[in-house]
Amino acid sequence: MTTFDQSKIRNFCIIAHIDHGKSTLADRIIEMTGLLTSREMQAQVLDNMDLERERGITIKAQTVRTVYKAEDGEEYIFNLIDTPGHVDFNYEVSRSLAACDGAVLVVDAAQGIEAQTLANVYLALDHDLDVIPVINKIDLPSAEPQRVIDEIEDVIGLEAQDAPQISAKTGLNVEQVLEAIVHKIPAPTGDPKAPLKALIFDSVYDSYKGVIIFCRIKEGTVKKGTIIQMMATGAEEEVVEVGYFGAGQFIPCDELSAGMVGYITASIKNVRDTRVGDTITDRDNPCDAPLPGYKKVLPMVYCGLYPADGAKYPDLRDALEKLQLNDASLQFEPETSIALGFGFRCGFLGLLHLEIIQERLEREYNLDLVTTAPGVIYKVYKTNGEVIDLTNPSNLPDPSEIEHMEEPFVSAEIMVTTEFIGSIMELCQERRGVYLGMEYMEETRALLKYELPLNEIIYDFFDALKSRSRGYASFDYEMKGYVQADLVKLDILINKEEVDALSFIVHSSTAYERGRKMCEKLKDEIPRHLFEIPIQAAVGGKVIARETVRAMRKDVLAKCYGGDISRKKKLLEKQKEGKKRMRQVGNVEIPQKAFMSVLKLDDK
Ligand SMILES: Nc1nc2c(ncn2[C@@H]2O[C@H](COP(=O)(O)OP(=O)(O)OP(=O)(O)O)[C@@H](O)[C@H]2O)c(=O)[nH]1
Repeated sequence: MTTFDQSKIRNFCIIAHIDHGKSTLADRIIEMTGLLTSREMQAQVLDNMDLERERGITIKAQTVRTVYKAEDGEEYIFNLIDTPGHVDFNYEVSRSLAACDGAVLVVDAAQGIEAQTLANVYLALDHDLDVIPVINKIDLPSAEPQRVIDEIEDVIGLEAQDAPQISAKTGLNVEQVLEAIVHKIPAPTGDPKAPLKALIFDSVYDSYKGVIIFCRIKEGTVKKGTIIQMMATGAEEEVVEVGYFGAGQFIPCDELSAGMVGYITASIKNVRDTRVGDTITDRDNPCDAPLPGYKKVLPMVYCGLYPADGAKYPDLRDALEKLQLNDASLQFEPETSIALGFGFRCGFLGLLHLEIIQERLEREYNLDLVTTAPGVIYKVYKTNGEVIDLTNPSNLPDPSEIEHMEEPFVSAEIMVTTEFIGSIMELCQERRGVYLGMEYMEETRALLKYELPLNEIIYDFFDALKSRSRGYASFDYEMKGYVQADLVKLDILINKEEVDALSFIVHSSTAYERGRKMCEKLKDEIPRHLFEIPIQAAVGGKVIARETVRAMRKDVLAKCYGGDISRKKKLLEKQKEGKKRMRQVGNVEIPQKAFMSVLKLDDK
């Protein structure tokens, strides 16, 4: 029932710069195609679907199968594979692309090519995908489809004169995209009788089914009862169910064979066993070599996460463990801070990943968190030959033990309209960027190439870029490697006491500037106390900046003339609430948000 003619399968993804209409086009494609082939309509699949519905499984799958009845009268199976849209998840993007045979490139007719358009196209071409350009948003009055078509040809070198000109929003000309998918994206190949070789491009944890693996079968066939083996992690398990995902439902089928995209469940308990990029094979009839490109993704950014209320520490640990079930790239280990108490040092793929996790902890698990400044991983070469991966500034060895240090660098491409080139170059300069070159895309736009320290872009680079180009710049980067740098630890002392959670690593050339700004920020954040509070920034014990919070008597009852006791009580209650959001360091109370103030130091 379920083996399909390979020539009728199309595995593809949609790539685009953010906001160019990727999701809207995907929705339109799903709307305009059907869920089942006419053959399947008569099968029992529908019963299974109802079962799924009853169990209420609602996982947003990364791939959707639909059926398109083409103009040639044939039915084609479309597997639309979702690709994450952010550099933090670049590796996942590359694995999703490796599962496709072609890509639909959406370009906004009013905006033209942007930094991520290029980055995505190059990734797709690296994977030998056929790329179909599509011009979207032609309904907009500012649309200039012909200009964008010429730009695609000039800049990317893709034939685009007959690119569909569509409005994903209204549905105009979207059927041309469907026909282009049929005619321009090649059908998959692979031998269904060969030993199993399947690429994992995503996996999610479901409390009922266990881990659900999304994969592309490159060779062979997998079905219920097959003992599968993950070639990199070594995990083995018997397949419980195979199927595909359509219209919000998991639809089981008999088998998945070469060329198909679908899911496998096998009572696996943890996504760490089913790493994206790994190859699945049949334990009893294994393939000779895994698919190329597997890589264990490692966190790039670390920060401390602390419960605002110390008693919630076990809850935070439970929540992190639950999130980790579904997110193999999230790492955490317990740490203690003198200022913040018990918490965790957590590793993330990037700042967006950090924000997502932080938001989920706060919303889904109802936790109030204090986050310390995120930092990158430095390599510390010690005089005794040891090399440390430093994820927490507090663990920096004594300077006398350090031979030298290295910091991670990225190569970045920034697309900007010519009028803002000056201010963007200035920004990159301030962030210790190394200028590599510039290409003019057309008269009005240029692509700037820089190498930048990761540490300088993880905080607020993107915001700074947007504000200095009035929103006209776009940006993309990839990791390049480690470079030796003159780095120092900047300590913050409040009322002469070092606050460990505020320490961070900076380049020595920016230490003074950063220290000064930190002190200024903290001065605004820390309320007046009954005594004067010096705020100092120091490097290696030497104070390099100072501010003072002047003394004041804070009498919350001062406003209450007369004796309204209930009002007085209310004010005292309020003060108590406020105190909860404070951290006691020595005899100074520091508001929690002060710990985040290190993040927003760009004041232009
Ligand atoms: N006028 C017009 N607006 C569109 C069209 N297609 C998408 N949009 C709008 O553009 C915005 C971005 O569309 P999305 O589909 O969310 O873009 P995306 O590329 O998926 O963006 P991310 O999910 O953020 O990566 C939305 O407000 C859409 O309604 C179109 O054809 N015409």
